Amino acid sequence: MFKNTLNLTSEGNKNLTYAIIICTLENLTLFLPFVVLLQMIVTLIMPLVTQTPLDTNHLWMLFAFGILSALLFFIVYRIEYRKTYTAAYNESMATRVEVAERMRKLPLSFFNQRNLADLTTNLMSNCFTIEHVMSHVVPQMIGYTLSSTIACIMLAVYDWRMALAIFCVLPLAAFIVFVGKKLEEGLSQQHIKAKLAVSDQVQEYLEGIKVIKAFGLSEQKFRHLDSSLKNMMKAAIKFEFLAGMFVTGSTILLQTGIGIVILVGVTLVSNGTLNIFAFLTFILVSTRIYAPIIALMTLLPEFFHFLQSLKSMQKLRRTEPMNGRTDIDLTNFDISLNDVTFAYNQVDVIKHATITIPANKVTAFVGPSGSGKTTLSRLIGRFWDVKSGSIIIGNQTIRDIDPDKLMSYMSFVFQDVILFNDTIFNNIRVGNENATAEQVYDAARKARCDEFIMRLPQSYDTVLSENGGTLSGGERQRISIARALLKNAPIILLDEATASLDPQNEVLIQQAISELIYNRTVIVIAHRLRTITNADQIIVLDHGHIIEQGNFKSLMAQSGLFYKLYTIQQQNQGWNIS
Ligand SMILES: Nc1ncnc2c1ncn2[C@@H]1O[C@H](COP(=O)(O)OP(=O)(O)OP(=O)(O)O)[C@@H](O)[C@H]1O
Repeated sequence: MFKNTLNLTSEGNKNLTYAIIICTLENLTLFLPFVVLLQMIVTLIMPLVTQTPLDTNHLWMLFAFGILSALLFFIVYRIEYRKTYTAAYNESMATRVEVAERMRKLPLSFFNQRNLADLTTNLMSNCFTIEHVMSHVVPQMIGYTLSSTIACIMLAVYDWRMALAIFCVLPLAAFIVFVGKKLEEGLSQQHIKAKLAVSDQVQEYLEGIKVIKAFGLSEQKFRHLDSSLKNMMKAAIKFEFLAGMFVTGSTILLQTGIGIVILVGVTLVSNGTLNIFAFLTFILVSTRIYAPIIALMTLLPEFFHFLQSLKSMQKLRRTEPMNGRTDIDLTNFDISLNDVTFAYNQVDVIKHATITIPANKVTAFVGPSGSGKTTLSRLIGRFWDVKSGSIIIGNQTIRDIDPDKLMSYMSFVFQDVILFNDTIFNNIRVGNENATAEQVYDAARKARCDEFIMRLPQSYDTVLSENGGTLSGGERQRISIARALLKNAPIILLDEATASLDPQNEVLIQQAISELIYNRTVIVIAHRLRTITNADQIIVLDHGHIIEQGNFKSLMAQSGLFYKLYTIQQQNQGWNIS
């Protein structure tokens, strides 16, 4: 029933339905003590009116029934508690896993359009809202509605005039809440946006803390954060105030219902069409019957807010993941790009690129900063799909291959090496989760990591701080090469470090790379052109166009852009501050 509306799993839908039934039962059992109390009053008063002896047996039976109903309430309450919480936590866990899994399959273009704070909010905060609403709001809301409706029908059967007196204020109270909903929607959106802005600022502040300190921006950045926090506070207060106003208004209105019941009751008793016990019953019931309705009204704004969070989750769910076949096995690793054009946010950055990258050879991408080298290499890894043209490996267009499957044929050695808060051993094993310890040590030795790892306090068992903050740039890159060695993929994409490394580190990295690229299809994004003089093929890019290609000798002979870039780098080599 709720599967599509609330975007639930089948299990979540089943659990929620069960939780609602139990919640309704729990609310109905709450009426039992009133029935018992009323019966007791009647049993005690009747002998005085009719001058008959007190029926003590009946009184004891009612007493026992009272205890039984309290016990029943306790049991139902416990089941409801367990069911709703199990349903909520299981569901939010399933949602988190589903969202994370979906994000993994999304094209990187999606992450270009959405910032990290937005995604974190979806994964954590919105899932938390779902968890909370599923456990504290939805079952109770529906349970209250059902139990109140059942009570209303029973009362109407008993005496429709008195039932009408109890419920006549209800439509007006509901109207007030629904008018509030319209106004709250806008404020709820504002509140969500303000929360996102704060997450964004906090993230930026923490990630950029080094730069912020280095450039003395602490005060300025803190002011931004402070103002986002104030905005969030204002948005929250506005939303709560408005929601509170409407809920309080409708609650006050509902409470006037008791007055109407007394007024109508007194009139009916005095004209002899209602007996005094029925009148007493309605007064007692009316003190109880408004409680779930008021609780329902109080929960409604939270539910409306939840619907906004749900919308944001649905946006994420509607984004098409990257698909492809998993049964394609590549055996030939010649790569060809045929008239490839690619755009970030509608701006073409690769324009009609046609090249062949032969298997087991080294191909270098060179060109000025921003010419499209990184983008072109990542298109080969299907980080994004091309706008037009095609990329073919062997004889398969990569658009047909499942991204994970495609990735299993490739190793990327990026400049920005991501290290996890785990041991060095496990950080290297990221390359191949099934590698044996010996294979990990061997890859580390070949990648020239062994020597610096042995100097660490617990060698391979040393736990790296968040993102390996204590390791140098050269050491990080060598770990990344060790990962790639362990993965043993036939295609290697290598993004050469732009930052200058000290000569010793540079030699070590060159040695490690030589181990890695032997007998592979290699694409290297080269920044220091002297490192690729031996490449089998050099592709020169400029503003997204491929403008030259050949080997080092032929390109130098052309005296074009490559010649110019190489000469400038040679001239500027060895600069120092004296
Ligand atoms: N995620 C992105 N969203 C939008 N534009 C991007 C994105 N990444 C890169 N660009 C733009 O695409 C163009 C090509 O960038 P790319 O990083 O591929 O160049 P590059 O040659 O590798 O540069 P560099 O040598 O400085 O690393 C640039 O104009 C860049 O600003």
